[in-house]
Amino acid sequence: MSAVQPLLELRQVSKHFHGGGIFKQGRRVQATKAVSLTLGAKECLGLVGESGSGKSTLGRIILGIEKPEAGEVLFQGINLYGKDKAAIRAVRRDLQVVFQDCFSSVNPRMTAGESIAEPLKNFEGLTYRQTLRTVGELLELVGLKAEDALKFPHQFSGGQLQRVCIARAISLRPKLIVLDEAVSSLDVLVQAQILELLSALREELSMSYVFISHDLAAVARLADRLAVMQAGEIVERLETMEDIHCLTHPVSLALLGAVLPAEPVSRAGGMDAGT
Ligand SMILES: Nc1ncnc2c1ncn2[C@@H]1O[C@H](COP(=O)(O)OP(=O)(O)OP(=O)(O)O)[C@@H](O)[C@H]1O
Repeated sequence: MSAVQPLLELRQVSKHFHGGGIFKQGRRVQATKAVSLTLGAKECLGLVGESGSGKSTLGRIILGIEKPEAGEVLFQGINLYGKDKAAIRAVRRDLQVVFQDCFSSVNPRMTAGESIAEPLKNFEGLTYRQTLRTVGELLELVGLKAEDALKFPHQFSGGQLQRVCIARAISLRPKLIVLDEAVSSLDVLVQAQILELLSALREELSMSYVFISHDLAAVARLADRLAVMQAGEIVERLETMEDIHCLTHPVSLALLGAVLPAEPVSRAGGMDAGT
């Protein structure tokens, strides 16, 4: 019997940039260097590392929007940078993203309902009435009210607007969401609530996450597995977050040092929609 195909597989993915600015002219930055990883269905991989270690570049590569110069990215067995454009378009809807800055992720002139309806319009071809009902259901799923569809971004708090962005990301019932520092700009309490929401949604919708963060404590609340990056490379991995105290690489220890020794990271946390 053949082995189960992973949802996502990166094979030896490399990407470099040429630095800009008058002092950096021509400087080559290796943003990711021969990165290989796999992610199964319903798994959450935490991707941590210092600033500039290549996390977001890897996230964009996974999303199919930053072509690597070497290596392959297979999503549901389809090479996201291959020649089969029809197959790539077919799997694209299963691949979504939530960014850190929810205010710049949405059009300030569009209501929450219009923002959430965009992917539905592009991929689903629903009637106006069906779209309205689906948007209301999605808002309720993320802990908001159906009537919030009529509000504009400036009428939400940061936590509420991040819920709107999550509603948009799950609107097509994707198989994988890249969460790029998705809770980093929120205060600690709201962060815990959004992490709890993401955890519940993952269960309910059977999704996988790549959770990019510099905050190991946040990652430990959501992730099943961990990859630690430094200078474009994965320098340490954990197959289970239970082993978080077994990390040995200096970068991992520095990130762990920001969490400990106060107390071990707990997965507990309340879920409250009033953010
Ligand atoms: N478009 C670009 N042009 C030039 N250099 C880039 C570009 N994007 C990223 N880099 C460089 O690649 C390296 C990795 O950047 P990346 O944003 O992936 O790191 P990161 O770990 O996500 O950092 P942060 O946590 O600060 O967002 C950095 O040195 C960055 O300056």
